[in-house]
Amino acid sequence: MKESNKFLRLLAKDYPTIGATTSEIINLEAIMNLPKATEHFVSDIHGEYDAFQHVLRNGSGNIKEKINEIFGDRLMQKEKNALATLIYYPEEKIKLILSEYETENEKEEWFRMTLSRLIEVCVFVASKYTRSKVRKALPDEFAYIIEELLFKDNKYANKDGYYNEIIDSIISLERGAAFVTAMSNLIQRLVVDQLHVVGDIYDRGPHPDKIVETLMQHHSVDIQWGNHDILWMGAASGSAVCMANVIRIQARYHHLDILEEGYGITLRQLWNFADSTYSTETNSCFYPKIDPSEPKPLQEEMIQLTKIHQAIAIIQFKLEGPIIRRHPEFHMDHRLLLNKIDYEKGTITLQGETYPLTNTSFPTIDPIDPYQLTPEEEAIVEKLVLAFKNSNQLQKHISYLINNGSMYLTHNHNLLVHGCLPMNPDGSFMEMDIRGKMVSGKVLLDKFEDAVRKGFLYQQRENNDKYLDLVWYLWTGPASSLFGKDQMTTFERYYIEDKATHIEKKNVYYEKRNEVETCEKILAEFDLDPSKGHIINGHTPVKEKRGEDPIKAEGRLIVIDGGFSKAYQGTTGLAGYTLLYNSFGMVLVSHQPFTSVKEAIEKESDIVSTRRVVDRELERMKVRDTDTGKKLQEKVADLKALLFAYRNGEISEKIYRKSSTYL
Ligand SMILES: O=P(O)(O)OC[C@H]1O[C@](O)(COP(=O)(O)O)[C@@H](O)[C@@H]1O
Ligand SMILES: [Mn+2]
Repeated sequence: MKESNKFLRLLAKDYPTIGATTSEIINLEAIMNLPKATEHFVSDIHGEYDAFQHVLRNGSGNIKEKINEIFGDRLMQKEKNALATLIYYPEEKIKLILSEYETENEKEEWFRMTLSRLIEVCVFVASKYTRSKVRKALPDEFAYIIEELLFKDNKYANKDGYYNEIIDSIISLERGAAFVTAMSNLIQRLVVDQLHVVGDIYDRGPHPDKIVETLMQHHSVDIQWGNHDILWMGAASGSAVCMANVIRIQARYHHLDILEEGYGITLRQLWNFADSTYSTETNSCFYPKIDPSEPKPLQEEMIQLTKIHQAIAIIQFKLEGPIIRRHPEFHMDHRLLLNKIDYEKGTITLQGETYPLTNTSFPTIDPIDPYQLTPEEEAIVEKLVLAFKNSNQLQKHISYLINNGSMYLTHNHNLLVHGCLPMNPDGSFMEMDIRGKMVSGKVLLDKFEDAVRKGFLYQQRENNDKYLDLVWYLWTGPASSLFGKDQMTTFERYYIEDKATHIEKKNVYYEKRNEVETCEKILAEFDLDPSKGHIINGHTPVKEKRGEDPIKAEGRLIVIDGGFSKAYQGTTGLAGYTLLYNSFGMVLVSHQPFTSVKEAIEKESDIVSTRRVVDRELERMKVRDTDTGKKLQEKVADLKALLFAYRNGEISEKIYRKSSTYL
């Protein structure tokens, strides 16, 4: 049998008749003619769960925009704000509103009015999708009712009465609040079809674990790993050096509770060791960074935090040594610093220059062999590595990142990558030796991804280091697409006052990405159409305050790291960018700092500030023009081939007639 016939016969199982085949073709053609669904891009969330939730709930201002479009002058701005807040935070807002009414009548009236407004919004946002897609999104309890309400037609004269009756019975059965909540969640769900997280969910902020939980509940997410995510992925895979970095950053930002409470990893031994090993004098460089809006820790707690921070930083520096030494191809010898310290004088010599150290207490370092862990440090590291590997919750979250994430993503003509494509000054892609082979560009990123996946998958194997070393490299190495700087000057930032030593020089990519030519070259490297595609980056906070533009190379590249991270809002002057890509084009949204959920609900304040059009489509984009459209077109071509085979008798239809004999 011919190969193509074999394939068509298989397809014929699903479409056994000419009728079934043609109706599927018509169905697919109809889907391809729908407007392209909305994509939502966010990045560098850095544990800021509340701000992230808000942006997610309001669809980066998309819900407000729909409300404005639908109600125009029919509602006052105040009413529109109230409706928007209700959709973002239905449960909390309903309680607040109902507490203001005194009689049951007033409450019922509010439910009736609100439900009719919600239905209007829902009908509008659902109109972009097929019925079957909307049906799949419906909450079980109210699926039938919502479907009736959404797809009401005016065929029957008494339909209005019928709908009012549905609404009345929902209210009289005291399911009003549940129904308003379900409708609000459905609107949130329909307003954004696909969420892209362009990296750095973890570190600095208080609740990365809750962000991952939220993403896990989301209907459709992809993640492009960031350097901070990679650190946690390495730690969960059993990399001691990644783990030491993770703990150090949690100590630095006073969020060790994420490990101890969120992930059930006990740090008791490390606390005890730090307490008995390090003194409290001249330790200011290890003071934790405390978010000023959080309560300040007590003096005693500050001392403990400072000591554990120092203890784990030293362990990290020690663990880096052997990896750098066993990988000359990493070209990271300049990061071997512990052997450049004069432990008697308390100085360090870097590139011929000698600097005093701000802290000269190194009780665990043997100057002859400074990278050697003490037996106590070694025992602690070993136990902690096991604790990370055995934390169910952490393994669950990291598996999710592995399964739903990648080093980069090409989607609907765009390339999404957290950091950069490492380049040489002449514009060629930087090469790196991966197990004896020089690779660059897309192939390099594919190799990196392979190492991350294998490192996680083979965490029980003995010699997993060959993968895990590369995972650590992704955090801090010069040719890492997630980092893209010549060095990470962590040691210098703690120990040397002279700021010149803190400089981390960015890869030339970060200049070249301003040029159209570079962006087109990169898009072509990833088999994308350079005339249509965009590159979306996170990672480098855009200092809009200082006049930096997040839209580069005439709109070919957009950087969306505006600083969800509170620690960086001082530099960016903003609280983050998000990007929306709908059938009309791309819109960049900048957000003002988010204060609190309470304020958002009570004052109905939104953090969206400005929306800038990056690209406007000349013609409204349809599903046909997307990656899904491409697949659907292929399927239509196959179905047409099947139809042809039915018609010319190559394959016969399977028509099941009902038996005419009575038993
Ligand atoms: O702000 P901190 O905690 O001092 O961290 C600074 C370090 O973070 C990095 O910027 C990496 O983190 P980002 O990916 O968020 O930029 C390093 O380059 C730098 O050394
Ligand atoms: Mn980053």
